[in-house]
Amino acid sequence: MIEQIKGGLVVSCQALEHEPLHSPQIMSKMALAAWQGGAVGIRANSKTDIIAIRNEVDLPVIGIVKRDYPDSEVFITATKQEISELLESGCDMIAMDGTERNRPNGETLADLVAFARSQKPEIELMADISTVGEAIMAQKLGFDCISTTLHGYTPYTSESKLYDNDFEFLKAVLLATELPVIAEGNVITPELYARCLELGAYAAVVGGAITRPKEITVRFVNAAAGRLQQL
Ligand SMILES: CC(=O)N[C@H](C=O)[C@@H](O)[C@H](O)[C@H](O)COP(=O)(O)O
Repeated sequence: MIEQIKGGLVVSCQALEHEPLHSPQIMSKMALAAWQGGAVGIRANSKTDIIAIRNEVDLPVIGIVKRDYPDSEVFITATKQEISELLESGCDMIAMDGTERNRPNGETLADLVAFARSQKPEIELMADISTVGEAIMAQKLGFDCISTTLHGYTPYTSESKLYDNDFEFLKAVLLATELPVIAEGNVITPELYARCLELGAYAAVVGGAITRPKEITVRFVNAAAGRLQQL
């Protein structure tokens, strides 16, 4: 899969239960629109959505399962249970939280990598990281690629956005690892997307700016109210 997405746009088609578009059918149509528009891959949440999307489009799918646990902040493919669901979904790559935070049930990131590989050796694995140190750790653990998904979303990076200072963080991750680095998180304009690729990102994942119309609406409303800085 990783070669199929090189230099291209991966569209994240996700709507959680509290979001207006929550529905496998709607997500599959979002994926169809993305495919028709030239996307080279889809990122999706949950076995049900992934199955619906795979029935609709002939594109590689990066799968995640978002689930909250009481004993951990980690919510993207947090345990072996979510990995098992993704293996059943038929996705081509599994993305999981690659941060240094403790996981539910005392499982470690190394345990999850070993489990996924033992179940399906050919499955590709993406580490969703938030710091350069986590990118280096992911490389040591044998991940196939790194995504900047969680930069700005861990307590220790919450002051930052991916696009800050002309993608300073992305540049640092690119320097620190030999793995393909996917730019993801707040890539909200075509210009920002093009800049990620220009800087050397292997591919970029765009979600809300394409598939979350509520977020897009808020941006327009804020712009009219002179609050353009609230991206
Ligand atoms: C932090 C987190 O939970 N990120 C999630 C990861 O799958 C998704 O909610 C994002 O939509 C995705 O990363 C794409 O990012 P953006 O929607 O900003 O283009």
